[in-house]
Amino acid sequence: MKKKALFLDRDGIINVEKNYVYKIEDFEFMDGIFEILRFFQEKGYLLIIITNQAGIGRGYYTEEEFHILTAWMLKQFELQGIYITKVEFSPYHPEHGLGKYKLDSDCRKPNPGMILRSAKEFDVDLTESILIGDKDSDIEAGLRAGVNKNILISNGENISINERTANVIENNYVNLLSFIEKGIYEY
Ligand SMILES: O=P(O)(O)OC[C@@H](O)[C@H]1O[C@H](OP(=O)(O)O)[C@@H](O)[C@@H](O)[C@@H]1O
Ligand SMILES: [Mg+2]
Ligand SMILES: [Zn+2]
Repeated sequence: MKKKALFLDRDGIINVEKNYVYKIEDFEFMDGIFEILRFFQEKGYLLIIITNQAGIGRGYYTEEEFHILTAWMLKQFELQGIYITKVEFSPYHPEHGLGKYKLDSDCRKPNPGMILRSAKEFDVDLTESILIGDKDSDIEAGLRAGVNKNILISNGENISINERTANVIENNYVNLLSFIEKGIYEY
């Protein structure tokens, strides 16, 4: 039986966005993110992180440094009883990438490659899945991949891409959790 997944952006959703975070000491979990992930995990959603990491391609940090931070992040989640099925990342940038990283990759959001690849690997039903992102490029990737519900955690700007677009939620996870608990998203 196909599974449902919660696709999660990293910078700005899992952790506070501070422009190309790659050091453990700079990684600050967003308020409420553990509760949100536990809620969806208990509802049977696979948790899959999809993150643009052009800081690698730009030469700001290495893939090794990204993997070291990712291993630490996953350990913190495990300590909270949260199991992340996969972390998909795209190190490329079409203009600013250096050497092999200068590439217009289908896996860099807003392209849907990371979503489609992980959905295939884990037999995910995208029509039963959800995406949470902090930029319209995240939402666009979800829409292009056919993710059913794409939620934008915004800092209050009203960004709408089209009628199926994200529900713009104030940049406050408690709101999202309360929306969910009130059944607005009837998950
Ligand atoms: O998990 P995310 O939000 O996909 O990661 C975003 C960061 O990699 C990085 O993204 C953008 O950089 P590029 O335009 O891709 O070079 C910027 O928004 C940076 O501020 C983010 O840290
Ligand atoms: Mg982000
Ligand atoms: Zn993003």
